[in-house]
Amino acid sequence: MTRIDIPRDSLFGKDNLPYGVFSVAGGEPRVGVRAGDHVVDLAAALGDDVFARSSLNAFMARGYDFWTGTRRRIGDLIAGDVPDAAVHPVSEVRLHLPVEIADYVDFYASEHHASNLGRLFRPDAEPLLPNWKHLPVGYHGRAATVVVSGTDIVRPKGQRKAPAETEPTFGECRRLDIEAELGFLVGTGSPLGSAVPAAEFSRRVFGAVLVNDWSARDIQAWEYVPLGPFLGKSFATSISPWVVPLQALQAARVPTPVQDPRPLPYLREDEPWGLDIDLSVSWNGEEVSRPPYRTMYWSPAQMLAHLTVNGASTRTGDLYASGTISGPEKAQRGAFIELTWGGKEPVRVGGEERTFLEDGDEVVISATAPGADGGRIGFGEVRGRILPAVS
Ligand SMILES: O=C(O)/C=C/C(=O)CC(=O)CC(=O)O
Ligand SMILES: [Ca+2]
Ligand SMILES: [Mg+2]
Repeated sequence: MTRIDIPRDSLFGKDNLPYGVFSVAGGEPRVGVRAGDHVVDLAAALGDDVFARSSLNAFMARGYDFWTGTRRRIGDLIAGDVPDAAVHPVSEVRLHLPVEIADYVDFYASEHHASNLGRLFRPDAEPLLPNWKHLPVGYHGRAATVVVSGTDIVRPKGQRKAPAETEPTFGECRRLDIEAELGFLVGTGSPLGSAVPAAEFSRRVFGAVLVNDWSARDIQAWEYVPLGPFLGKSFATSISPWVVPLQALQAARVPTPVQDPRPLPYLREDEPWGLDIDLSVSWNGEEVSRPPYRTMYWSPAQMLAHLTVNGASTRTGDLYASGTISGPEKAQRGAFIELTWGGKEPVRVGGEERTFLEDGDEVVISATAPGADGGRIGFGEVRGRILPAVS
């Protein structure tokens, strides 16, 4: 038997306990929970086959009461001795995509990001479009290209046309960017023809991950009017391997910014789900931005209510992301197109000037939030390196 020793200042203490899918050398992927610097094999420790799977989906589909019970059992388990065979140092496991992603939606919930992109993409128009404060704007993305942290990102190719060019050309993306976001995973779905009230968010959504919504700005700028992002976004979206349970985020709840005009009734919340989460974005090992999630205008409960208000169904494994997280300060911007103002104001990273991503560049997004014990909890990280385009 093993007693798991969790350091007092660990970001993975008993008030966090994120879930993931891991494997050890020669073993099959299975569901684990992170406690300190260890991963506990839940099928081995709790004796339930729902955890002997290569994704969290079956566990998520069991629903809120089962998630709550499991979290309690894990708390009891790690307070005592755990069978040796169920405990692995996190440094010795491989982490996999935690969830089989069903649908993927990307919102646009940061007022600062939406205003900045409006100025950059539509310099002659009002930065915020008239609908923006009435509904959480979003688009449907590509679930099949959601990948786990550590997966290399191949530079996409496509059609691009800079404003000064008269004809489009085909070739590799020249304005490859990141978007630092938070993603929410639907645990229990909802049937076609029904709407999910904002108040049901905490019973339906299983947990949250970090998201990097890689974006090819030149492809996007040329293709996206009038139907929205398409190939400029669909080549890859990276997520962190640890899913932080929504129950671990209770201590991070804060009000959203004041919403004026008052949203329509289906978007109103009695206790808003703003979240006090601090993100950090590193480019080739240097921190270049600290996006504050608490500045997001729309809450994830409002996003879910909006996503289903027309009767669209949801499924276990649906991922919806917040949209790029940008605060009011320059050093809080969650995309490089904003940080470098369209490439006109390069940033210095590792002694070199950067505007957009170059081959070999690596981006790491991490985050922490207040935990229930007065300390902090961690999301881990989402990491990706750019490989050259395929010739
Ligand atoms: O304003 C635009 O034309 C484009 C916006 C984006 O590319 C942002 C997007 O994907 C949604 C988000 O991450 O906030
Ligand atoms: Ca995005
Ligand atoms: Mg993407």
